[in-house]
Amino acid sequence: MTDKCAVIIRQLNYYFGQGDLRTQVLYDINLDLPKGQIVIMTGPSGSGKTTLLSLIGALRSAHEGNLQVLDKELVGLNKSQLVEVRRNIGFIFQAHNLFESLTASQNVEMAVELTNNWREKRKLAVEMLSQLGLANRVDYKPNALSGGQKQRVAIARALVNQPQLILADEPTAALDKKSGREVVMLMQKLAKEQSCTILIVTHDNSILDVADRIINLVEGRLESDENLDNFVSSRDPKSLDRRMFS
Ligand SMILES: Nc1ncnc2c1ncn2[C@@H]1O[C@H](COP(=O)(O)OP(=O)(O)OP(=O)(O)O)[C@@H](O)[C@H]1O
Repeated sequence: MTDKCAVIIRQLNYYFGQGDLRTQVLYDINLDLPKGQIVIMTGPSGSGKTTLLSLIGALRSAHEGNLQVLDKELVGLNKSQLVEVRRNIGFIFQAHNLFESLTASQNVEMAVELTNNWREKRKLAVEMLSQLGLANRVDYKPNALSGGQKQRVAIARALVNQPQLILADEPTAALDKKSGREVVMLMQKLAKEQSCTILIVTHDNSILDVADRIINLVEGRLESDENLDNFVSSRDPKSLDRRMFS
C-alpha cells in the first residue's frame, strides 16, 4: 500500500501550547490518501481541520505518531528539511496570497523559479494560466482581476510545478457559488490529468461531489470516512447543514 499512497498517517496526536496550557487538538489520527484521489475534509469549526492540513503540508512539525508525505516521514524532521518537503506540495488558501505588485504570470513564474527553471518560466506560467481560462489576463495585476480569476491564478501557481500533492484550505470561501464550483471543477480536471492527490478543507457543501471520499473531523477525531453517497445517505439532510457545515 505504501507506494500507492501520497499520505500515510498513523496514531498522530497534536497539541498546542506547553505546560499547564498544553491542549490536545488532534487525537489518534489514522488516514491514508491514495495517489490520485480527491478527498474533502469537513467538520465543525475548531475541529482541527486546518491544523491537520498544516501538519501534512509540513507547515508545522509533528512530534507524536507517524506522518508520511510523498514517501518521507515528517515526524522528527528539522525546519529546513520541512521546507524541502513543502517544495513538492501545491498550496491553495482562501486568501489567495498573490503579490499585488506582480502580474498574474509573474505570480505563477515565482513558483517555477523554485525549481530553477528560469528559461521556461514564462512559457510554463502562460500555459498553465491558459488552461485555467486566463490566457487573456496573463499580464494583468491582481487588482484588475475578479475574485474567481484571482483564485484561478492561485491554482495555476499551485499546479504549475505539477506537484503530486495539493492541499487546499477553503479554496471557495471567498467566491460566489458559481465561481467556487468552476474553480474546484478545474482543480479536479487538472488533478486527474496530472494524477495528483488533493486534500480540500471546506464548509462548502456545493462542491462535495468532486470528492472521491469525504472525511469528517469532529473535536480532533476522524469521525467518518466515506464516499459521497454514503456520506449524504448516512445523514439526516436537516442535520447536514447544522452539523457538518457550521
Ligand atoms: N496557533 C494556535 N495556538 C493555540 N491553539 C490553536 C492555534 N491554532 C488553532 N488552535 C486551536 O486548535 C483547535 C483547532 O483549530 P483549527 O484551526 O485546526 O480548526 P478548524 O477545524 O480548521 O476550524 P475552522 O473550520 O473554523 O477553520 C481550535 O480549538 C483552535 O482554537
